Amino acid sequence: MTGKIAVTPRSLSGAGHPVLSRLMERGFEIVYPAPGKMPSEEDLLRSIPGCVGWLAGVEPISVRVLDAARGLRVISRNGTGVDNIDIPEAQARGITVERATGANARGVAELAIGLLLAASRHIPWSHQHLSQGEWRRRIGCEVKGRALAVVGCGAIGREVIDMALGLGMEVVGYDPYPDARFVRAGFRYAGLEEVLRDADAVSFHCPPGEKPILDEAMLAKMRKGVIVVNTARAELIDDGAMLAALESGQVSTLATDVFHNEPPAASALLSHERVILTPHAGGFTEESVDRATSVAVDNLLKNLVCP
Ligand SMILES: NC(=O)C1=CN([C@@H]2O[C@H](COP(=O)(O)OP(=O)(O)OC[C@H]3O[C@@H](n4cnc5c(N)ncnc54)[C@H](O)[C@@H]3O)[C@@H](O)[C@H]2O)C=CC1
Ligand SMILES: O=C(O)C(=O)COP(=O)(O)O
Repeated sequence: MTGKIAVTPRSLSGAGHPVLSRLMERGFEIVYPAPGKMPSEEDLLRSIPGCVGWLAGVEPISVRVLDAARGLRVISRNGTGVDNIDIPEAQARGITVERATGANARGVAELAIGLLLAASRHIPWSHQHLSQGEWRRRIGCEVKGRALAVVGCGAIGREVIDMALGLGMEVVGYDPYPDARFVRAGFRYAGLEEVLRDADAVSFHCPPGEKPILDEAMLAKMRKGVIVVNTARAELIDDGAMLAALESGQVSTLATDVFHNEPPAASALLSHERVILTPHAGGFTEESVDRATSVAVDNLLKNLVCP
């Protein structure tokens, strides 16, 4: 089979990627619905009909788009989160959804640890003041010996656990499907409340559910001054409750890579001096993009080309 394949991830729709040539060698034509940016629903409604494959990013994929996607056989994410896709609705239309499991795990985990250290040593705050000629110091804390809660112990969570153990942290993880084969000295699984209640820092690595995990009630149960790192999804945290917790000092720093809308609108939370921001860059390393794109192309070909 040949035909058109849409490519929409922000990391690929600007300059493409050498691995996409494998699709062209098989006779597929590549189309970019929204070069260099996240496509809107209108961009998708205009470009997806007529495509047999879709190498997709984190853009919302609405039922309207699925309805219009006549002839589409497979949506292949070049990452791991599929919360932007209504999988049962896709499957009901005969569309297979694939994900690049674990392909960007190292990139995201390194950013999460970077954010944890940036928060514990106030690196962005120090840089901001010093670059404006102000010599100010805010006392930090060492992570060695501190308790890290890892919520979601899949591909990314496990990389974070290993790095945090290497830093001498005590790591406790929560996962609704704990893996008995994942055994590490200094790591144990526990229930969600216990994990969060006893943490000096928490790092999220799970898909979002129906409700935020960090809401007012949960934040109130946590240690005062906890550091929160979110490289997973914005929906895991109640923004209003988080702002109040930052104001009261219940949370010392929120470091987040993810937003409800990307790019996000200005808000009191995002401009708070104890909030550290990165632009959904967890998986945006040369290595993670290479691996994730390669797996996503494999997953397209697996579904579109007979062996
Ligand atoms: N910032 C970024 O650039 C990136 C962010 N992500 C986010 O990170 C998340 C994790 O990615 P991976 O580790 O690759 O996925 P994964 O599928 O390997 O692991 C996810 C883990 O979360 C667990 N889980 C499911 N519901 C949970 C809950 N309510 N509480 C705690 N754990 C729960 C699962 O059992 C699984 O072990 C993705 O869902 C995505 O939202 C993923 C890649 C890049
Ligand atoms: O893999 C994921 O779930 C991600 O969040 C990666 O996002 P990106 O493809 O780097 O925009």
